[in-house]
Amino acid sequence: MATTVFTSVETHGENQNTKTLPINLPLDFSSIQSLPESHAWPESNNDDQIENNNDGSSSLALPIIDLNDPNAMEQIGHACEEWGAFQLKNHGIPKSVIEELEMQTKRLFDLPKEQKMKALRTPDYPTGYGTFWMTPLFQQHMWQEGFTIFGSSEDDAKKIWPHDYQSFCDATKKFQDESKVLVEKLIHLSFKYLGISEEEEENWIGPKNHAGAIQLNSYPICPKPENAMGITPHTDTSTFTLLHQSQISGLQIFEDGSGWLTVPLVPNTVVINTGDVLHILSNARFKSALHRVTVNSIKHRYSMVYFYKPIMDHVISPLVSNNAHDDPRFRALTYKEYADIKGKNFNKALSFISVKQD
Ligand SMILES: O=C(O)CCC(=O)C(=O)O
Ligand SMILES: [Fe+2]
Repeated sequence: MATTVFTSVETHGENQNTKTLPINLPLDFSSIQSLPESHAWPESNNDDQIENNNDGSSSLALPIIDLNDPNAMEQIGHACEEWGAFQLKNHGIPKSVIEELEMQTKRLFDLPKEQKMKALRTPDYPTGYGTFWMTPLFQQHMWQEGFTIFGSSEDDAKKIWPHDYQSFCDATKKFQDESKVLVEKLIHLSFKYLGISEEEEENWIGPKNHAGAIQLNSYPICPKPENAMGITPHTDTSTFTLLHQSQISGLQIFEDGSGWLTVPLVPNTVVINTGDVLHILSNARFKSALHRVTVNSIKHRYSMVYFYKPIMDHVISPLVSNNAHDDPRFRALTYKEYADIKGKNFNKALSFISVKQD
């Protein structure tokens, strides 16, 4: 279903007619000098921010967990319960793999718009270049452009670089392979923490049960960041999400009762967050982290994200009950059904599948 948003846009671009900006089409950010109306959000991004101390530290901070720590399992479990997120060091993904993907991500987004458009995502063709998947649910556009990969990136990369696509494909494949190994370790530790048997764990890992996707994001320098939105608040639909942010921070996680916490750039760590699937499997014991992205007027920001999620016909339902009186809080459904509910109802999706507690 191709939707077109008609907005009156103030632009200083020479060739850009953003009056009819299709919903899947990012702006040509290189030609924009002021924030177009189509990208101006009424609410300020400065609401409920957790302020840093004078030395830049914050009284609240996302846990930094060392995967080699003998207590890593408990720390991961606690972080998933309290935040639905943590930063992980000694994660095992070689630095060179992250650096190579970072280089290829910049190479991609720094191309002229016409070239990126050759791999434009459409409703019938869900991989390649385009806006954030939830853009159709909002009046305004986000200050973001993305590139989505399911499995191999070869078909899309060939459209952009007919003769020079291999290095991009190698970088996305290596990141995908390494991320998968790490996330499967995290599933093992978090299932053990939740008391889920190894037999059951077998149903949630491996190529027969799980699929991976990569999302590359670019947030160009913004002329009026306080009125723009990198990515609007959301939870991920995944089991676990792994993220590397490059150049400058911008990811924020919501802590109930406190507000939005900026996730700092900590060298040699990756950000891990739990998604809706693990929230459901854990019977709401693990949070699905509500997060958003702010933009800035100083540096172009990039992020590289890996989503680990069940295959479409996998049935998801709570695997644990937190105590003898705690009935399942969600009904059983296939991952495809849930993804469809999420696509239509966005942040209310979990409440659509909630089972009323007495
Ligand atoms: O860019 C980021 O830091 C977050 C991106 C994100 O939330 C997503 O791709 O789902
Ligand atoms: Fe996300």
